[in-house]
Amino acid sequence: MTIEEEIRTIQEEIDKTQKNKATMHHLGRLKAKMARLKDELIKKAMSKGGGDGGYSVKKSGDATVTLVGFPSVGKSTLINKLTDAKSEIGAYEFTTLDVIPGVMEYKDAKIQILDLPGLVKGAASGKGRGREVISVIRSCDLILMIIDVFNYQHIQVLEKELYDAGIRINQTPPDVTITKQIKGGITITSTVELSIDEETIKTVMGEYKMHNALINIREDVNIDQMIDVIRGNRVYIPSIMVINKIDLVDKEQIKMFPKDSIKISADRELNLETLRDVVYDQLGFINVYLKPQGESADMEEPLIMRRGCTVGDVCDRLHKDFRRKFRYAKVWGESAKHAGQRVGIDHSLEDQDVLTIIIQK
Ligand SMILES: Nc1nc2c(ncn2[C@@H]2O[C@H](COP(=O)(O)OP(=O)(O)OP(=O)(O)O)[C@@H](O)[C@H]2O)c(=O)[nH]1
Ligand SMILES: [K+]
Ligand SMILES: [Mg+2]
Repeated sequence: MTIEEEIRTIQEEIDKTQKNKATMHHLGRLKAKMARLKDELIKKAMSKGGGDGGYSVKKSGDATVTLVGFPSVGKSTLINKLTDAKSEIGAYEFTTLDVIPGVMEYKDAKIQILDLPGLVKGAASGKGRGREVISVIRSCDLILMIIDVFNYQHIQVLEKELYDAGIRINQTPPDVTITKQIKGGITITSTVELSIDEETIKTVMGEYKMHNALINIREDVNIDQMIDVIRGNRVYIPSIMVINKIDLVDKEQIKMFPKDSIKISADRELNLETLRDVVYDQLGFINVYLKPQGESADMEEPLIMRRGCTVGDVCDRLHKDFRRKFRYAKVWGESAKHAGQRVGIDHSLEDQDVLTIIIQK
Protein backbone atom coordinates (compact mmCIF):
# COMPACT_ATOMS: atom_id res chain seq x y z
CA MET A 1 0.00 0.00 0.00
CA THR A 2 1.23 3.52 -0.75
CA ILE A 3 1.07 6.16 1.97
CA GLU A 4 -1.85 7.82 0.16
CA GLU A 5 -3.76 4.53 0.14
CA GLU A 6 -3.01 3.92 3.80
CA ILE A 7 -4.28 7.40 4.65
CA ARG A 8 -7.46 6.77 2.67
CA THR A 9 -8.05 3.43 4.42
CA ILE A 10 -7.59 4.98 7.84
CA GLN A 11 -9.83 7.92 6.92
CA GLU A 12 -12.57 5.49 5.89
CA GLU A 13 -12.25 3.67 9.18
CA ILE A 14 -12.40 6.94 11.14
CA ASP A 15 -15.49 8.00 9.16
CA LYS A 16 -17.37 4.81 9.89
CA THR A 17 -16.44 4.69 13.58
CA GLN A 18 -19.15 6.14 15.80
CA LYS A 19 -17.80 8.77 18.11
CA ASN A 20 -18.46 7.88 21.75
CA LYS A 21 -16.69 6.98 24.98
CA ALA A 22 -16.23 3.33 24.00
CA THR A 23 -14.52 4.10 20.67
CA MET A 24 -12.43 7.06 21.83
CA HIS A 25 -9.37 4.95 22.43
CA HIS A 26 -9.59 3.29 19.01
CA LEU A 27 -10.16 6.66 17.31
CA GLY A 28 -7.20 8.12 19.13
CA ARG A 29 -4.92 5.48 17.74
CA LEU A 30 -6.29 5.88 14.21
CA LYS A 31 -5.88 9.64 14.32
CA ALA A 32 -2.33 9.39 15.64
CA LYS A 33 -1.46 6.92 12.85
CA MET A 34 -3.02 9.27 10.33
CA ALA A 35 -1.06 12.28 11.61
CA ARG A 36 2.14 10.24 11.39
CA LEU A 37 1.44 9.17 7.79
CA LYS A 38 0.66 12.75 6.75
CA ASP A 39 3.93 13.92 8.25
CA GLU A 40 5.70 11.25 6.20
CA LEU A 41 3.94 12.42 3.05
CA ILE A 42 5.02 15.99 3.70
CA LYS A 43 8.60 14.88 4.32
CA LYS A 44 8.57 12.94 1.06
CA ALA A 45 7.17 15.88 -0.88
CA MET A 46 9.85 18.15 0.53
CA SER A 47 12.71 15.82 -0.34
CA LYS A 48 11.34 15.42 -3.88
CA GLY A 49 11.41 19.21 -4.21
CA GLY A 50 15.18 18.80 -4.14
CA GLY A 51 17.98 21.31 -3.98
CA ASP A 52 16.54 24.61 -5.18
CA GLY A 53 13.93 24.29 -2.44
CA GLY A 54 11.80 27.15 -1.23
CA TYR A 55 11.22 30.74 -2.14
CA SER A 56 13.55 33.16 -0.52
CA VAL A 57 11.50 35.96 0.91
CA LYS A 58 13.08 38.64 2.97
CA LYS A 59 10.82 39.73 5.79
CA SER A 60 10.46 43.43 6.21
CA GLY A 61 8.20 45.90 7.97
CA ASP A 62 6.33 45.51 11.23
CA ALA A 63 4.39 42.37 10.30
CA THR A 64 3.92 40.02 7.35
CA VAL A 65 0.57 39.12 5.78
CA THR A 66 0.08 36.43 3.10
CA LEU A 67 -2.59 36.27 0.39
CA VAL A 68 -3.80 32.68 0.21
CA GLY A 69 -6.32 31.41 -2.30
CA PHE A 70 -7.07 29.35 -5.37
CA PRO A 71 -5.69 30.49 -8.72
CA SER A 72 -7.34 33.56 -10.28
CA VAL A 73 -9.32 34.67 -7.23
CA GLY A 74 -7.68 38.09 -7.53
CA LYS A 75 -4.70 37.95 -5.16
CA SER A 76 -2.39 39.88 -7.48
CA THR A 77 -5.06 42.43 -8.30
CA LEU A 78 -5.46 42.99 -4.56
CA ILE A 79 -1.78 43.35 -3.68
CA ASN A 80 -1.39 45.90 -6.46
CA LYS A 81 -4.16 47.99 -4.89
CA LEU A 82 -3.02 47.66 -1.29
CA THR A 83 0.72 48.11 -1.78
CA ASP A 84 3.45 49.46 -4.04
CA ALA A 85 3.83 46.01 -5.69
CA LYS A 86 3.30 45.46 -9.41
CA SER A 87 2.33 41.83 -9.62
CA GLU A 88 1.22 40.42 -12.94
CA ILE A 89 -2.52 39.94 -13.37
CA GLY A 90 -4.02 37.46 -15.83
CA ALA A 91 -7.35 35.87 -16.70
CA TYR A 92 -5.64 32.48 -16.61
CA GLU A 93 -4.60 30.27 -13.67
CA PHE A 94 -1.09 30.34 -12.20
CA THR A 95 -0.23 33.76 -13.53
CA THR A 96 1.82 34.27 -10.39
CA LEU A 97 4.61 31.73 -9.96
CA ASP A 98 6.79 33.50 -7.43
CA VAL A 99 6.33 35.24 -4.12
CA ILE A 100 5.77 38.92 -4.82
CA PRO A 101 6.27 41.25 -1.83
CA GLY A 102 4.70 44.66 -1.33
CA VAL A 103 4.45 47.12 1.54
CA MET A 104 1.20 48.63 2.78
CA GLU A 105 1.80 51.75 4.82
CA TYR A 106 -1.18 52.27 7.04
CA LYS A 107 -1.52 54.59 10.03
CA ASP A 108 1.93 54.31 11.60
CA ALA A 109 2.72 50.77 10.48
CA LYS A 110 4.55 49.27 7.54
CA ILE A 111 2.86 45.98 6.75
CA GLN A 112 4.53 43.57 4.37
CA ILE A 113 2.09 41.74 2.11
CA LEU A 114 3.10 38.69 0.11
CA ASP A 115 1.29 37.71 -3.08
CA LEU A 116 1.59 33.95 -3.59
CA PRO A 117 1.02 31.43 -6.35
CA GLY A 118 -2.46 29.89 -6.17
CA LEU A 119 -2.99 27.02 -3.76
CA VAL A 120 -4.84 23.93 -4.95
CA LYS A 121 -6.06 20.65 -3.50
CA GLY A 122 -3.05 18.47 -2.67
CA ALA A 123 -0.80 21.44 -1.96
CA ALA A 124 0.17 20.15 1.48
CA SER A 125 1.53 16.96 -0.04
CA GLY A 126 3.50 18.84 -2.65
CA LYS A 127 1.12 19.54 -5.55
CA GLY A 128 2.04 22.55 -7.65
CA ARG A 129 4.66 24.35 -5.64
CA GLY A 130 2.43 23.70 -2.65
CA ARG A 131 5.13 22.91 -0.14
CA GLU A 132 7.16 26.00 -0.92
CA VAL A 133 4.09 28.19 -0.79
CA ILE A 134 3.07 26.64 2.50
CA SER A 135 6.46 27.20 4.08
CA VAL A 136 6.06 30.92 3.34
CA ILE A 137 2.59 30.89 4.87
CA ARG A 138 3.86 29.12 7.98
CA SER A 139 6.07 32.04 8.91
CA CYS A 140 3.58 34.88 8.40
CA ASP A 141 1.68 36.83 11.06
CA LEU A 142 -1.73 36.92 9.39
CA ILE A 143 -3.38 35.03 6.55
CA LEU A 144 -5.90 36.63 4.21
CA MET A 145 -7.94 33.81 2.69
CA ILE A 146 -9.07 35.17 -0.65
CA ILE A 147 -12.26 33.54 -1.91
CA ASP A 148 -13.88 34.09 -5.28
CA VAL A 149 -17.50 35.13 -4.88
CA PHE A 150 -18.59 32.20 -7.09
CA ASN A 151 -16.44 29.55 -5.37
CA TYR A 152 -17.20 29.74 -1.68
CA GLN A 153 -16.73 25.97 -1.33
CA HIS A 154 -12.97 26.51 -1.86
CA ILE A 155 -12.66 27.66 1.73
CA GLN A 156 -12.95 24.07 2.92
CA VAL A 157 -10.17 22.89 0.62
CA LEU A 158 -7.89 25.76 1.69
CA GLU A 159 -8.52 25.09 5.35
CA LYS A 160 -7.81 21.39 4.93
CA GLU A 161 -4.58 21.99 3.03
CA LEU A 162 -3.35 24.40 5.69
CA TYR A 163 -4.42 22.00 8.43
CA ASP A 164 -2.55 19.12 6.81
CA ALA A 165 0.53 21.31 6.63
CA GLY A 166 0.41 21.87 10.39
CA ILE A 167 -1.07 25.38 10.21
CA ARG A 168 -3.82 26.04 12.75
CA ILE A 169 -5.86 29.07 11.88
CA ASN A 170 -7.70 31.14 14.48
CA GLN A 171 -6.82 28.71 17.25
CA THR A 172 -4.73 29.26 20.34
CA PRO A 173 -2.05 26.68 21.17
CA PRO A 174 -3.48 24.06 23.54
CA ASP A 175 -2.56 24.76 27.16
CA VAL A 176 -0.69 21.49 27.61
CA THR A 177 2.96 20.79 28.33
CA ILE A 178 4.77 17.51 27.80
CA THR A 179 8.10 16.94 29.50
CA LYS A 180 10.00 13.89 28.34
CA GLN A 181 11.44 11.64 31.05
CA ILE A 182 13.98 8.83 30.92
CA LYS A 183 11.80 6.39 32.85
CA GLY A 184 8.67 6.18 34.98
CA GLY A 185 6.00 5.80 32.31
CA ILE A 186 3.38 8.41 31.51
CA THR A 187 2.08 10.63 34.30
CA ILE A 188 -0.86 12.88 33.52
CA THR A 189 -1.90 15.77 35.74
CA SER A 190 -4.82 17.97 34.87
CA THR A 191 -6.31 21.11 36.36
CA VAL A 192 -9.60 20.65 34.49
CA GLU A 193 -12.03 17.83 33.85
CA LEU A 194 -11.08 16.05 30.62
CA SER A 195 -13.35 14.60 27.96
CA ILE A 196 -10.63 12.29 26.65
CA ASP A 197 -9.46 9.53 28.97
CA GLU A 198 -5.92 8.73 30.10
CA GLU A 199 -5.79 5.47 28.16
CA THR A 200 -6.43 7.34 24.91
CA ILE A 201 -3.67 9.83 25.65
CA LYS A 202 -1.27 7.00 26.46
CA THR A 203 -2.16 5.18 23.24
CA VAL A 204 -1.53 8.31 21.19
CA MET A 205 1.79 8.84 22.96
CA GLY A 206 2.65 5.20 22.22
CA GLU A 207 2.06 5.75 18.50
CA TYR A 208 4.87 8.30 18.65
CA LYS A 209 7.05 5.99 20.75
CA MET A 210 6.86 8.26 23.75
CA HIS A 211 6.61 6.01 26.79
CA ASN A 212 8.00 8.21 29.55
CA ALA A 213 6.73 11.72 30.08
CA LEU A 214 5.01 14.14 32.42
CA ILE A 215 1.92 15.63 30.82
CA ASN A 216 0.39 18.71 32.37
CA ILE A 217 -3.02 19.64 31.01
CA ARG A 218 -4.70 22.96 31.84
CA GLU A 219 -7.48 22.98 29.25
CA ASP A 220 -9.98 20.39 28.05
CA VAL A 221 -8.37 19.34 24.76
CA ASN A 222 -9.58 16.86 22.14
CA ILE A 223 -7.55 14.09 20.52
CA ASP A 224 -6.50 16.23 17.55
CA GLN A 225 -5.19 18.98 19.81
CA MET A 226 -3.34 16.39 21.90
CA ILE A 227 -1.67 15.05 18.75
CA ASP A 228 -0.73 18.64 17.84
CA VAL A 229 1.02 19.09 21.18
CA ILE A 230 2.85 15.78 20.84
CA ARG A 231 4.02 16.57 17.29
CA GLY A 232 5.08 20.03 18.36
CA ASN A 233 5.61 21.45 14.86
CA ARG A 234 2.30 23.26 14.53
CA VAL A 235 1.99 26.99 13.94
CA TYR A 236 -0.97 29.08 15.13
CA ILE A 237 -1.85 31.96 12.82
CA PRO A 238 -4.89 34.24 12.71
CA SER A 239 -6.80 34.46 9.46
CA ILE A 240 -9.38 36.75 7.86
CA MET A 241 -11.75 35.57 5.15
CA VAL A 242 -11.96 37.96 2.18
CA ILE A 243 -14.66 37.49 -0.46
CA ASN A 244 -13.50 39.06 -3.72
CA LYS A 245 -15.28 40.12 -6.95
CA ILE A 246 -18.50 41.23 -5.24
CA ASP A 247 -19.05 43.57 -8.18
CA LEU A 248 -20.25 40.49 -10.06
CA VAL A 249 -23.19 39.64 -7.75
CA ASP A 250 -26.13 41.54 -6.27
CA LYS A 251 -26.58 42.76 -2.72
CA GLU A 252 -28.76 39.84 -1.63
CA GLN A 253 -26.08 37.33 -2.61
CA ILE A 254 -23.41 39.24 -0.71
CA LYS A 255 -25.44 38.82 2.48
CA MET A 256 -25.10 35.02 2.26
CA PHE A 257 -21.43 35.11 3.23
CA PRO A 258 -20.29 34.83 6.85
CA LYS A 259 -20.76 38.04 8.85
CA ASP A 260 -17.11 38.29 9.81
CA SER A 261 -15.83 37.92 6.24
CA ILE A 262 -14.78 41.08 4.41
CA LYS A 263 -16.55 41.50 1.09
CA ILE A 264 -14.51 43.42 -1.49
CA SER A 265 -13.86 44.02 -5.12
CA ALA A 266 -10.13 44.38 -5.63
CA ASP A 267 -10.61 45.37 -9.24
CA ARG A 268 -13.28 48.02 -8.57
CA GLU A 269 -11.71 49.05 -5.27
CA LEU A 270 -14.83 48.36 -3.22
CA ASN A 271 -14.45 48.15 0.57
CA LEU A 272 -10.64 48.17 0.52
CA GLU A 273 -10.54 50.76 3.30
CA THR A 274 -12.44 48.37 5.59
CA LEU A 275 -10.00 45.61 4.69
CA ARG A 276 -7.01 47.81 5.53
CA ASP A 277 -8.60 48.66 8.87
CA VAL A 278 -9.38 45.06 9.78
CA VAL A 279 -5.86 43.92 8.86
CA TYR A 280 -4.34 46.69 10.94
CA ASP A 281 -6.55 45.92 13.96
CA GLN A 282 -6.04 42.19 13.72
CA LEU A 283 -2.26 42.61 13.80
CA GLY A 284 -2.60 44.33 17.18
CA PHE A 285 0.16 46.89 16.93
CA ILE A 286 1.39 48.69 20.02
CA ASN A 287 3.83 51.57 20.48
CA VAL A 288 6.91 51.16 22.63
CA TYR A 289 9.17 54.15 23.31
CA LEU A 290 12.88 53.74 23.85
CA LYS A 291 14.70 55.71 26.49
CA PRO A 292 18.51 55.55 26.31
CA GLN A 293 19.93 55.28 29.85
CA GLY A 294 20.29 58.67 31.51
CA GLU A 295 18.47 60.46 28.68
CA SER A 296 14.85 61.23 28.03
CA ALA A 297 12.66 58.92 25.99
CA ASP A 298 12.21 59.43 22.28
CA MET A 299 8.49 60.13 22.21
CA GLU A 300 8.58 61.13 18.55
CA GLU A 301 9.37 57.80 16.97
CA PRO A 302 7.94 54.79 18.76
CA LEU A 303 8.87 51.24 17.88
CA ILE A 304 5.89 49.53 16.30
CA MET A 305 5.57 46.17 18.05
CA ARG A 306 2.81 43.55 18.36
CA ARG A 307 0.52 42.94 21.32
CA GLY A 308 2.00 40.32 23.66
CA CYS A 309 5.58 41.09 22.65
CA THR A 310 8.42 40.78 25.16
CA VAL A 311 11.55 42.77 25.94
CA GLY A 312 13.40 40.05 24.00
CA ASP A 313 11.33 40.79 20.89
CA VAL A 314 12.35 44.44 21.13
CA CYS A 315 16.01 43.36 21.46
CA ASP A 316 15.68 41.26 18.30
CA ARG A 317 14.21 44.20 16.47
CA LEU A 318 17.03 46.54 17.46
CA HIS A 319 20.11 44.47 16.79
CA LYS A 320 20.97 40.84 16.18
CA ASP A 321 23.38 40.78 19.15
CA PHE A 322 21.12 42.50 21.69
CA ARG A 323 19.46 39.35 22.98
CA ARG A 324 22.83 37.72 23.62
CA LYS A 325 24.29 40.82 25.27
CA PHE A 326 21.15 41.64 27.26
CA ARG A 327 21.69 42.36 30.98
CA TYR A 328 18.41 43.86 32.12
CA ALA A 329 15.79 46.40 31.18
CA LYS A 330 13.81 49.11 32.95
CA VAL A 331 10.23 49.79 32.12
CA TRP A 332 7.74 52.61 32.73
CA GLY A 333 4.04 52.41 31.93
CA GLU A 334 1.16 49.96 31.93
CA SER A 335 3.26 46.77 32.18
CA ALA A 336 5.44 48.03 35.02
CA LYS A 337 4.59 47.38 38.67
CA HIS A 338 6.23 50.73 39.46
CA ALA A 339 7.97 53.39 37.39
CA GLY A 340 11.34 52.18 36.19
CA GLN A 341 10.80 48.58 37.26
CA ARG A 342 13.78 46.36 36.51
CA VAL A 343 12.70 43.43 34.31
CA GLY A 344 14.13 40.46 32.41
CA ILE A 345 14.07 39.44 28.78
CA ASP A 346 10.70 37.63 29.02
CA HIS A 347 8.79 40.58 30.42
CA SER A 348 5.64 41.32 28.37
CA LEU A 349 5.16 44.88 27.21
CA GLU A 350 2.01 46.98 26.83
CA ASP A 351 1.02 49.78 24.50
CA GLN A 352 2.77 53.11 25.32
CA ASP A 353 5.43 51.52 27.56
CA VAL A 354 8.79 53.27 27.84
CA LEU A 355 11.81 50.98 27.87
CA THR A 356 15.51 51.20 28.64
CA ILE A 357 17.64 48.23 27.65
CA ILE A 358 20.98 47.66 29.32
CA ILE A 359 23.43 45.46 27.43
CA GLN A 360 26.98 44.31 28.08
CA LYS A 361 29.57 46.63 26.69
N1 LIG B 1 -14.89 41.30 -11.78
C1 LIG B 1 -13.78 41.25 -11.07
N2 LIG B 1 -12.68 40.66 -11.56
C2 LIG B 1 -11.57 40.65 -10.81
C3 LIG B 1 -11.52 41.22 -9.51
N3 LIG B 1 -10.31 41.04 -9.01
C4 LIG B 1 -9.60 40.36 -9.95
N4 LIG B 1 -10.35 40.12 -11.03
C5 LIG B 1 -9.95 39.42 -12.28
O1 LIG B 1 -9.69 38.06 -11.97
C6 LIG B 1 -8.65 37.56 -12.83
C7 LIG B 1 -7.53 36.97 -11.98
O2 LIG B 1 -6.91 37.98 -11.26
P1 LIG B 1 -5.47 37.82 -10.64
O3 LIG B 1 -5.21 39.01 -9.79
O4 LIG B 1 -4.48 37.48 -11.69
O5 LIG B 1 -5.72 36.54 -9.71
P2 LIG B 1 -4.65 35.71 -8.86
O6 LIG B 1 -5.39 35.18 -7.68
O7 LIG B 1 -3.45 36.52 -8.59
O8 LIG B 1 -4.32 34.50 -9.86
P3 LIG B 1 -3.02 33.52 -9.92
O9 LIG B 1 -1.80 34.33 -9.78
O10 LIG B 1 -3.14 32.90 -11.26
O11 LIG B 1 -3.21 32.54 -8.81
C8 LIG B 1 -8.18 38.75 -13.66
O12 LIG B 1 -8.82 38.68 -14.91
C9 LIG B 1 -8.66 39.95 -12.87
O13 LIG B 1 -8.90 41.07 -13.67
C10 LIG B 1 -12.71 41.87 -9.02
O14 LIG B 1 -12.79 42.40 -7.93
N5 LIG B 1 -13.80 41.83 -9.84
K1 LIG C 1 -4.65 34.73 -12.65
MG1 LIG D 1 -1.51 36.17 -9.06
